Amino acid sequence: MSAVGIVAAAGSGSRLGADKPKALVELAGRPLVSWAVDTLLAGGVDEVVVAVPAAERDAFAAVLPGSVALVDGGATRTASVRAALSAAGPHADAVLVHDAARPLTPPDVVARVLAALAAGVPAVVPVLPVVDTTVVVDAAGTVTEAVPRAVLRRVQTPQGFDRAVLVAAYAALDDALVDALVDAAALTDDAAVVRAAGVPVTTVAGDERAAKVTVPHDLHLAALQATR
Ligand SMILES: Nc1ccn([C@@H]2O[C@H](COP(=O)(O)OP(=O)(O)OP(=O)(O)O)[C@@H](O)[C@H]2O)c(=O)n1
Ligand SMILES: C[C@](O)(CO)[C@H](O)COP(=O)(O)O
Repeated sequence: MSAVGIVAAAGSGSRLGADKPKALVELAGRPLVSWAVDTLLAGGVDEVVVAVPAAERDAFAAVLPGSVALVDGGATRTASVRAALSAAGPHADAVLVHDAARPLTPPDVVARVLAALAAGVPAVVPVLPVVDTTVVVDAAGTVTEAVPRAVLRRVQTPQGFDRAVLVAAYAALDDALVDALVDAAALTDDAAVVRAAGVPVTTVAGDERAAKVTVPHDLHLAALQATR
């Protein structure tokens, strides 16, 4: 089975607040995007396409190997992945979509996602259990109910898909958005895109080390892990 990796790296990182796009922020001497690309390749992906902020293409090209293809990302993560998917070669059997913002994802997670796809599932995501009590609040912040956490999972990346399934789901998404059938804001990941097309999404074990770098504290924690 051949697999192409897509790295979503076109975000600004407003919550991190760095002086450059988040994917170019360094962790132990290397930009986050470089860690993400290396993880995909080490886990068994054959080639990688990275969605980057259009204005920063040269800066990304300077830190990534020439074998990595770059495309201009969009205004949302979904738009960035859609752009990269269009640029990904049509020969691959599978597509893995990964966040540049998850630099320390162990290659084992990539391998687990690939193994599930090789076994025949159309879509698979790495997940972790929810360990805190989890509640719903109203507009005033008052707790209205507690959610049974045993059935909840935190979803990570890379998320894996049969290539034809993901391409068809993104095409259907375009149609649904034109017809206003889908709330684009609810599509926080690629699994949501295929689920909107009626595709079942299975799960494999994620890893705490695959945590997303979102706020400055996350980067401090990642720096401690990276140098251990
Ligand atoms: N238009 C966008 C927005 C996000 N992403 C990517 O999606 C991943 C997850 O998004 P997030 O962590 O929210 O990154 P940002 O959007 O950059 O962060 P923020 O919301 O704080 O600005 C990141 O690797 C980010 O680069 C992307 O490719 N294109
Ligand atoms: C794709 C993702 O990382 C899965 O957990 C997450 O949905 C990204 O959310 P963000 O708000 O774009 O950081």
